[in-house]
Amino acid sequence: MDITLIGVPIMYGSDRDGVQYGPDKLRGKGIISLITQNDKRLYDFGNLFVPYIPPSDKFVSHKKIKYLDAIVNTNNNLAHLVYSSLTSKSFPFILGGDHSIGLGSISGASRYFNDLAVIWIDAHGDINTHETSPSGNAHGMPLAAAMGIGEDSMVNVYYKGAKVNPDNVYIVGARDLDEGEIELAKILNLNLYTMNKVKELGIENVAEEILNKIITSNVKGVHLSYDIDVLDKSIVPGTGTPVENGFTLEEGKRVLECFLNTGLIKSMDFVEFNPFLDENDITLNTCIHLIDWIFKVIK
Ligand SMILES: NC(=[NH2+])NCCC[C@H](N)C(=O)O
Ligand SMILES: [Mn+2]
Ligand SMILES: [Mn+2]
Repeated sequence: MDITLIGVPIMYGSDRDGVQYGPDKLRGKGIISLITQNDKRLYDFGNLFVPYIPPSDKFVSHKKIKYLDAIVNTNNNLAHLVYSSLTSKSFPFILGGDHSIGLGSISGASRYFNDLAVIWIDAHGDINTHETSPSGNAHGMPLAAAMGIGEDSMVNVYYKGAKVNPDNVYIVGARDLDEGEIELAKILNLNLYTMNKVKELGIENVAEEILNKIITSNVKGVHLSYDIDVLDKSIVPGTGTPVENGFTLEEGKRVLECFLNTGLIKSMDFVEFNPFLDENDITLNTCIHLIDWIFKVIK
């Protein structure tokens, strides 16, 4: 199996310094050899260029979305790398950076597959728009934009219009949703598996239900977006918006395995590790453990 590694050193979507150093911190801890040890051929595309915008200019491009232009441009570039990688039959593994990059990944994957499903594993829904966001942080908006909802330039990243049909979106592990997100999930009748629901049904059953729905739809490829804050705060203190009552490390691994061992996942994000917020390398070690696991179980 061929893997394309794409680092996206961006913090504009979270507005918290440090998350842009995630890719280099993980590279420094040896993820390249972890990936290749697991019998994969790796094409390391390095880190994507992210332009410097001074904090004083964060609201220059939009008054309710911080650093909008830089986020849109970076996602546009990311989308093309993801698309190019898929075209050459190589699995894009996208390392954040904050979760605003989920938009670029989905955009690239959806151009390749047309009918794409998205599994969004996260403590959050990331389905805010500039109108519902309590923070103005774009990492709370990428999934809405990918469904065609929100600010124009975000919705039209890479190519015009929606990238994924809401029926093909699956949110897993959410336990911190904003009011507007809850409302949108209802309106769209989204496949929302909150953490409560996952704990009630069991990870395996949730995965089976999702996979069945995907297999019986006309979806051609699945993008998996893994925000490390789905894990419990105690094992990922180094993330910008940690939430309690998350997955244990074992649960975080199981959910990855259930999806990655099916062969249906064709691209993946791994986001929101912020080395500046880490405590005694707890989060770094969690990430390293998970990345090793990802390339052991992926098919
Ligand atoms: N990818 C993330 N960590 N997103 C956190 C979003 C937090 C909050 N819902 C917001 O929109 O500001
Ligand atoms: Mn997220
Ligand atoms: Mn999150």
